[in-house]
Amino acid sequence: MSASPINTAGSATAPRSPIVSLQRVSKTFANATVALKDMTLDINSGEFVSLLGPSGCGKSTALRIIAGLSSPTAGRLVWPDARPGAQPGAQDHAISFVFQEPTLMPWTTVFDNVHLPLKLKDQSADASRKAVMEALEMVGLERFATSYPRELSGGMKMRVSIARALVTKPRLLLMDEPFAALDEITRFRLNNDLLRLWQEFGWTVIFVTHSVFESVYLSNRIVVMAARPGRVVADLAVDAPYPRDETFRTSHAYSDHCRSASEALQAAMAAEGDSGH
Ligand SMILES: Nc1ncnc2c1ncn2[C@@H]1O[C@H](COP(=O)(O)OP(=O)(O)OP(=O)(O)O)[C@@H](O)[C@H]1O
Repeated sequence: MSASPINTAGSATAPRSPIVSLQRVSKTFANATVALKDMTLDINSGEFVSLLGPSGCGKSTALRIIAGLSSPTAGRLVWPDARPGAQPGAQDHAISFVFQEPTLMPWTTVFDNVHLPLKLKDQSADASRKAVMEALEMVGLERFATSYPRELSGGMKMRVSIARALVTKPRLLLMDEPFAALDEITRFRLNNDLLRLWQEFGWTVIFVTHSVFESVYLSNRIVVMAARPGRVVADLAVDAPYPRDETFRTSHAYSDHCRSASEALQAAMAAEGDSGH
């Protein structure tokens, strides 16, 4: 499927310039698996981009490379706004990562879990109290600061994980299938909360998902990837305006976008292995 121009009308903040550019990024693991081959992609400031693709197409690998958790074996990442001489990586670019599992510390409170990234920067609980409580308020959990993870539902644990990502006030939020393990009602609620926060705070979000429906609901841009080797095969605009709500979920525009994204995904699966290694 051919790429269509990206129309970001209706996004929380109009994209200005790339926050990060992947330039012919490849990743070959030691066992010779080509997880990514020549991935070229600009992520623009303020966008909500979904990486959509079948299992094994390199979505998590791409996210980990952007996060600085893994290095490309070829190609490069360019951060146009980085301070001259700054080390590329999470610190400089104010990146936060949300994983599929909430990965909370079970032995301590919600407050302490959210405080962790600030504690790692040597900020005491007292000095961080305002920031932690603000992050908990963002996700509607301010009344649960003294609760323990075992007292929370799966959706609430994921909210804590999101609060922990937000407490450092990131510019770029990387989310690797954050809602995949949740039931559909909880997932829809968290989808709405995430969109509300994105509109309010204007971060850039890169969101990995297997779900056509979730990618269309959330994103103003869907990057479709194929596997063996992992690569970008389509770049689709979802030009429906925000705020999006249940009316959008049941609209013709939504089903039209879902059909286009499904077709692109089918084409991606059919193309697997076409371009070899
Ligand atoms: N550390 C590693 N060593 C070797 N191969 C790896 C490693 N990590 C990932 N791979 C392989 O690289 C390819 C891409 O993996 P990746 O996890 O990025 O895909 P994905 O699209 O995120 O998949 P999923 O949707 O199943 O999470 C897969 O074939 C995977 O098995």
